[in-house]
Amino acid sequence: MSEFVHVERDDAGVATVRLDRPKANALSGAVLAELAAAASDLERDLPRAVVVTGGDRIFAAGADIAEFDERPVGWETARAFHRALGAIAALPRVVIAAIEGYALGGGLELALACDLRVASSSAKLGLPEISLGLIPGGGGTQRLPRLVGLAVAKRLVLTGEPLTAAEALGVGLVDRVVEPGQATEAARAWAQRFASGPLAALAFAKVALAEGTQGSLEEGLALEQALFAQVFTTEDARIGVRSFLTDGPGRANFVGR
Ligand SMILES: CCCCCCCCCCCCC[C@H](O)CC(=O)SCCNC(=O)CCNC(=O)[C@H](O)C(C)(C)COP(=O)(O)OP(=O)(O)OC[C@H]1O[C@@H](n2cnc3c(N)ncnc32)[C@H](O)[C@@H]1OP(=O)(O)O
Repeated sequence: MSEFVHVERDDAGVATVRLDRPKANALSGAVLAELAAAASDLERDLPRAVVVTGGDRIFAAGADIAEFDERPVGWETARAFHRALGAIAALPRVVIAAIEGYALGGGLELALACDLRVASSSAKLGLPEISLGLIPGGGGTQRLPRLVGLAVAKRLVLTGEPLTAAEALGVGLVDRVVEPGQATEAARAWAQRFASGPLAALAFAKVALAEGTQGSLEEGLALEQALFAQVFTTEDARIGVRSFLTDGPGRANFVGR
């Protein structure tokens, strides 16, 4: 029974993972363990899309600093955090973070492990670890520069200063900005569109984008070619092509087959 991480599934096949640990959704060892269990549950019983959300005022304030005080973070704990976030990032489904309020440190690193981010206009996103005499330890120095570029990532990591939602939108850290209190609803609505989409093609696209950009251009193009050939063999491709030829663009029904 999870105390801090709750997973709800709706009729459209969207699973919502909600962090709920007073007072700041600080990511304690217990939260990490429940986050990892939730990721395993999603891997075992794949939804059609995923939303990750936090509190109304704080999405997640990062790792639990009080736990840091109790004992320095060991290599194994840091690896556990990486494994949990890596499992979320590797899900063959679109994962959308819904951010209200602060997404700081490990909280932003959790949002960076998602594919897309919806933030309320009052949200603040940053990596303040440097102010603690630390550096980001949950992938922030790796996923952030790959998303927004080295210059912006350097500024966030070295200054520890957060971006507003509007600034985050401007640099590509956030994909949509909505009114305060609307982030989860907007993320769910967006997720439902992906849930009714071509799940195989979406999964192949995630692999091409994540793995194809790790090596040389030639290696990435070779991976894309292999995945392009594979996606052609899927039922989704047959439905999508047939639908265009008979009904025109954007009419394919990938769910009700
Ligand atoms: C998944 C992790 C598992 C954990 C196990 C070990 C770690 C895993 C291995 C490596 C992972 C590294 C992850 C990451 O790279 C490292 C970090 O995240 S370091 C933490 C970075 N975050 C911060 O520095 C933010 C700190 N908080 C704030 O700046 C502010 O609280 C706020 C979020 C801007 C909100 O401000 P306010 O609205 O004014 O609210 P308060 O400040 O009064 O906070 C309310 C209440 O919550 C407590 N609190 C807030 N943040 C944390 C926190 N990160 N850890 C612990 N407690 C926190 C705060 O003390 C208040 O408590 P109260 O005083 O009311 O008792």
